Amino acid sequence: MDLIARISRQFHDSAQTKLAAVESMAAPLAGAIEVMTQCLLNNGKILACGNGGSAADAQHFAAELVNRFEMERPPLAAVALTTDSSTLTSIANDYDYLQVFSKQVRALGQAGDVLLAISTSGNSPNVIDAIAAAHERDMRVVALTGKGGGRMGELLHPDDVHLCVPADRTARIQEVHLLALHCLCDGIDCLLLGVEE
Ligand SMILES: O=C(CO)[C@@H](O)[C@H](O)[C@H](O)[C@H](O)COP(=O)(O)O
Ligand SMILES: [Zn+2]
Repeated sequence: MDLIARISRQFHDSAQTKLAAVESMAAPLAGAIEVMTQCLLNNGKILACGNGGSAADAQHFAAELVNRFEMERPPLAAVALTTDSSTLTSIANDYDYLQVFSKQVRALGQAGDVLLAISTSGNSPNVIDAIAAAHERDMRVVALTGKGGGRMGELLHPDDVHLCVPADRTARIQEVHLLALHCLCDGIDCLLLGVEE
């Protein structure tokens, strides 16, 4: 096994997947930045959810809004729905894992808030259930997906934003998701601080 060749292939695949995604993702990313910034300026908040690596992404994004990204600015309202083990385990234990995010959306979400729903397949049932709960609460959804968008792509409303990575391999999709999340952080900071370039 030539590990160096294998690693080199992964780096090249990752870079190519990112470059290939610019064309289809730049415009919806700009739309998502507008939606999220407007939500925050109207005193709304962003709730983020996902499973596995996407749970880590939800937390990563919320931390960058609440604390900071690259520029100095006031803290912004974002909550990852993946972090409270008591809430997660009690919902999964008493009801169903399906509801671990949707119950939190119903508890915390208000009209004008945004749900950031992350799933590489677009098919995670608990993320889909969270989208339904967000729509009930008159929240807009920003969906980060891949593999064609799955069920999530079909369930979005016209004023939601679909950020679908044009790739089929979970790891590569996650790598583009992280880049997309950093684009969201950067864009929100630029709009809030009036940065021109
Ligand atoms: O990070 C990885 C794979 O790279 C895994 O933990 C992965 O996130 C989990 O299998 C998730 O449950 C996959 O869910 P999803 O992306 O299809 O919604
Ligand atoms: Zn992973």
